[in-house]
Amino acid sequence: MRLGQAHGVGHAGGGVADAPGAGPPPGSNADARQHPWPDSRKPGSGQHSWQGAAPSDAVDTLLESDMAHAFTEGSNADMTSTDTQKNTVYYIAKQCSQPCSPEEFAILLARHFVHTYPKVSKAKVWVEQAPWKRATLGGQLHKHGFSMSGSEVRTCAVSATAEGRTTVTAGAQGLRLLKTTQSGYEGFLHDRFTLLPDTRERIMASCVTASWRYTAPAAYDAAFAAARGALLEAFLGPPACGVYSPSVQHTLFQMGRLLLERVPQADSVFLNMPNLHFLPCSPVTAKFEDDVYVATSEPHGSIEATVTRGEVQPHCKL
Ligand SMILES: O=c1[nH]c(=O)c2[nH]c(=O)[nH]c2[nH]1
Repeated sequence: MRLGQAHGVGHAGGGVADAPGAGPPPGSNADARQHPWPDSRKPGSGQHSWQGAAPSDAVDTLLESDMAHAFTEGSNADMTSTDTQKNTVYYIAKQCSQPCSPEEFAILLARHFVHTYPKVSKAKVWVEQAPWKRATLGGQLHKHGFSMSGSEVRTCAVSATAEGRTTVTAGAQGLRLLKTTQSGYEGFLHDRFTLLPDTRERIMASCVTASWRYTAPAAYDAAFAAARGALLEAFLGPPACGVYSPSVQHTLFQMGRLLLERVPQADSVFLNMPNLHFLPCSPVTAKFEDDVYVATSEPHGSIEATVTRGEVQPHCKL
């Protein structure tokens, strides 16, 4: 049952040394997707660099609980209110003496809810980290100044159950990628509804939404960097020569495959890739020579798929 959703902002750092629920969950070895919390991976152990970290995150929480009576009887007994949920986000943030990844923050928060409230059987937490970067002035990193450009958001979704099962997915939204050549689309079915000509030369552009599931705890910041790097590398190809893409579909598969190769703790990668169009443009007195394109907001297709390791079940949104 979906009880409610609270929004909170800002874990200005992260890393909780002694937050309630920070200890290892009971029975945490029973399933490969559970996340035991070995002592060496406790946040606050000083292994995270604060450089480049984000000064504000958006947090959503959702509790599944034994609260049917609230809906059917109008009784709010034992209900963890959304106000409490919101304040708990701030409380956990306040505990953070050291920076930590969004995933670690979300794990602490989700486990806090299921450990604290007996009626709550599952807690889900989503974190969106805006692309704040520490400002550089005169080649020097600013001590406490940040700037933000672009719209790419780092995301994570964590669910924790009262039985001690934790699921972690991470991802990115609004990852804008474009290459000016080495892309084509040909050999597809043509019938009377088809206007698109075959081409071996076009711009390929997308605004990628990606999410991948972890099967084991990871160094989440490093894993995120590796995952993001893999997505870029497979989309763009080597810097000097690129790689030819016969379709968004094929590129998507290469991106998912490389991510699984580079992030051994991930077993399932969901990718949504709108095929953003740039149309060839012939100026009045000159012919088109793969040079001038017009960015359009025309309707476009969106390709999506989940690439998994072996026969594992693809993940879906938590
Ligand atoms: O790479 C592409 N995949 C498609 O499915 C598609 N459909 C379309 O009109 N253009 C493209 N391009």
